[in-house]
Amino acid sequence: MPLTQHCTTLTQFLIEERRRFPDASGDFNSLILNVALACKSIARAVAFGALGGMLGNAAGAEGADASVNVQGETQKKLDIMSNDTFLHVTQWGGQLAGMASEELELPYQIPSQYPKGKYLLVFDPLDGSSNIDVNVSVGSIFSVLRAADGIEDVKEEDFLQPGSQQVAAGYAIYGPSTMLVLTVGTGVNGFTLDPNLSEFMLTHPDLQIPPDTNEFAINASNSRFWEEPIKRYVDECVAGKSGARDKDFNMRWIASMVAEAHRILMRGGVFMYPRDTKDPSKSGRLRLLYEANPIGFLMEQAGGRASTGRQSIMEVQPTSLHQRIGLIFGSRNEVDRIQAYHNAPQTDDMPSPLFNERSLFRVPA
Ligand SMILES: O=P(O)(O)OC[C@H]1O[C@](O)(COP(=O)(O)O)[C@@H](O)[C@@H]1O
Ligand SMILES: [Mg+2]
Ligand SMILES: [Mg+2]
Repeated sequence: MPLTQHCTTLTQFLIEERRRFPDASGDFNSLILNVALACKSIARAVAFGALGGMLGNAAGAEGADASVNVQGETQKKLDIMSNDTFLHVTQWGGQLAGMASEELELPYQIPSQYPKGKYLLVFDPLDGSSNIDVNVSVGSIFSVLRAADGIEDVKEEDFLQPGSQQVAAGYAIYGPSTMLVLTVGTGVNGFTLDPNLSEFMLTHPDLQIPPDTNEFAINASNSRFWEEPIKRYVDECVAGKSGARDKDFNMRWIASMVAEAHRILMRGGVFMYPRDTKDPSKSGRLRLLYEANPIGFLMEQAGGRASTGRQSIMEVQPTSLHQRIGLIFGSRNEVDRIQAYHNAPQTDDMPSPLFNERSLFRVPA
């Protein structure tokens, strides 16, 4: 797109937003531009695919086949490279008091040669990374929090703020095109990377999620572990026109949450990775601070909703850095319905057509 036509770059967008706050220092804008630079760099590495020599698992310590992170998950080479990119591109600028990442067990301290700032950056450097080797869209998710005044070394407690206190949140998606989707608390705006200029251009201003949908996304292989309200909701979607909902639904599952969130921001839908009984030691699959909260903030700012099933994600008081949580988000009326099912009185004999003899997910005798 020639720049003779009217177009807004991410830099221009941030500067115009900042004019609303005449006393602002500019630190926030510098931070977001550094995050955007990190995302551009990761986008290039992802785009080179096998040619870049970055596919596959990261080598483990001596004797181990693959490197494993604090969550016990195998790290891809690109997980580690993306994490290092976020750290190195953002740590020097004097805007941050510290960082936390999916790939780091402990909070990251800003090296002593750099000035410290008033924000905390929390991120999932590469979401959906199990999909990298099969060339499916992946992305980076980030959340910006305020640091308490005068922090020296950051501690876990500094990051344990409810999602409602986020200053900004967003993600970059590395798909057929690279996009950065951002909220600073005044709606949601989408920017597409112009590969010629290497600039993010505002292409999707003021994104709004339709309140109703006929698309749902869930990993149905976990259906035997679901709680009753989720079984009921999915049963009703699968029953379609012949059931209580009186309309047909379509199901999607990319297994890359950032890609599902993007689809929902573009055209509506509902995503569920609910708490289930698969592993009683885990209270969900996805992580609160760097997956659920930033996506929740984006959803709510676009007129959608994000819930644990029982309460709004943004209200949850975090208890640990890598805390997992049940996550349901998307079109407002569907999320409200799922939350109402959770909060309705439960009975043991609730019908569950999903597990009936003639059901789609029939359990063999
Ligand atoms: O393996 P499953 O059950 O399909 O889970 C997929 C989910 O795991 C994730 O890949 C977790 O994120 P990471 O890749 O950052 O660990 C989500 O993006 C996705 O929704
Ligand atoms: Mg993730
Ligand atoms: Mg990740």
